[in-house]
Amino acid sequence: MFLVVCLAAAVIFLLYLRWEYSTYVKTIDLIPGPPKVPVMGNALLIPRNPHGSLEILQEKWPKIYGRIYRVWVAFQAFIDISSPSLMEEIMSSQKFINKGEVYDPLLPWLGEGLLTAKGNKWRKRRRLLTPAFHFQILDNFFDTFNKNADILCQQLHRSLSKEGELNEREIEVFPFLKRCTLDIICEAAMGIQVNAQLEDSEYLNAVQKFSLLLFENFFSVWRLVPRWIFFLTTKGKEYKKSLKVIHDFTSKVLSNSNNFIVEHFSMISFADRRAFLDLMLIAAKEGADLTDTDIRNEVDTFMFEGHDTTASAAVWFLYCMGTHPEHQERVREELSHVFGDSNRPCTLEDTTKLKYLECCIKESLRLYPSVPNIKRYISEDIVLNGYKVPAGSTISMHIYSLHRNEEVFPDPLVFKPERFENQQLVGRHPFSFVPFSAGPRNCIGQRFALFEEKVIMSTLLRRFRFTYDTDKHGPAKPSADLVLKPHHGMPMILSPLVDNFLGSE
Ligand code: HEM
Repeated sequence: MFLVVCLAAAVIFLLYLRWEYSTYVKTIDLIPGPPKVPVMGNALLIPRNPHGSLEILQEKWPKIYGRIYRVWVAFQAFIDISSPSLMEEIMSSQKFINKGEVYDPLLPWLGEGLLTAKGNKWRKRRRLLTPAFHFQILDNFFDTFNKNADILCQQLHRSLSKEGELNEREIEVFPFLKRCTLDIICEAAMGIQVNAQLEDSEYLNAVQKFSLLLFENFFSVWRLVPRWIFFLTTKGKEYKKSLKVIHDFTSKVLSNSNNFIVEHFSMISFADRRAFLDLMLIAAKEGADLTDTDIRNEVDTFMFEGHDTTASAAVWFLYCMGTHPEHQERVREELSHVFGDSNRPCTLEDTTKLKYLECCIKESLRLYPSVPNIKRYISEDIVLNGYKVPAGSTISMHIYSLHRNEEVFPDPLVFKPERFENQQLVGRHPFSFVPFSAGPRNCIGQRFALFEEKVIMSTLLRRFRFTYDTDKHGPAKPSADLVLKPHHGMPMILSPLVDNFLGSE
């Protein structure tokens, strides 16, 4: 027995040496990067918490090793990049559109929806869904944006009122924003009201827990251990429980939508608004190659991508406003110019006039991009900055680090919305600001998200002043699991500016 164990150990060791001295590993190790240890590579240097890992991967290491460096997470090689020209090379490529096995941990949740789909499956699905996000169609979603922004104001107002009196008060705003953006995506994209703002939503807590577990697993030893062993642990059980809550919620959304589409199918004309789920269900009925599982995967994908990212953008925008009262007042002046002192809904036409608000939204997305990192699988050898990147490796694009690159944005840590005024854009590399990614695999919901942010923020800032107490809480720390979140929440002091919170006039 002892001999068998020794023999097995010797074989494993020889295989390991063969791998370690392979051309693949040697080629990657020509790229600068932190010193590695056998088997775990650099994984042990990366903190398990999503704030610490962001600091090391996107702040510290780019400073030490440059805008292209390599990281080994066990046997997996990542080439981390954060300069505009390197981003352009990968993002605009038609060849490197797949995300590879690093996105596999998302599969039990999102299946092969648009975010994770590969090759031709992705191309076909993207073609099918693109019309749902057409500029003219987005106009129809403004009612939903406004209605939910009003409910958000009413909910915040309720939290400020005590015994009939309205007072300024510190509130943890992030959960309010998440509930609002979840209601918006479910209603606008799926045609379903889930009333997350009015009733407690287990789904949101489950998404939060699940995202964190995915992140923790990514850099941990669990990558090397069979999944069934992980499922025996407490964390593994939490993983399964959260996933069930998420999928049960999707099932509820889907069963409501199916009833809707069965009842109303004959009434939907081509001139009508097409929520994205309508498009899929109709395409399925008309014989497109779409199974029930495909539809479920897209619902999961859009529910996640459509609420967590926009809530993150909203919370960081409010943080920037709350720490820069002078910019907040300038936005309010612009709002007063467009709306007077009315609480009326914000229209598509209004959004085109809210130029300073847009600059502030973009500047907050620069400093706090909702999706701080994305990845692409390298299917054939390429050369980046003179380094050969062999097929089989993964490019890790650090959007957060790119946006804080002082060669592109002088005083990168300072909130300066003027950076996005037209005259300042001249000469700036088009891939230096990419919160929605860019190229063929960019964010399909980009315009939807920007309109949504403008409506929510123009409604909130007309009714409340937001202040973040830095002396009390210190600067908010960003933390990156799947999206960029405030590490310790976002407590903000809200001061009511109007008496009428009952809705738009
Ligand atoms: C501020 C809000 C948002 C930001 C910053 C954002 C950012 C991004 C980024 C960076 C990607 C590329 C991901 C990757 O390559 O791995 C992406 C993809 C995607 N986003 Fe967004 N997103 C936002 C809002 C939305 C909304 C509202 C929706 C849905 C209505 C949405 C749906 C999607 C989908 C389906 C993909 C996958 C697209 C594909 O692979 O073809 N996103 N988003």
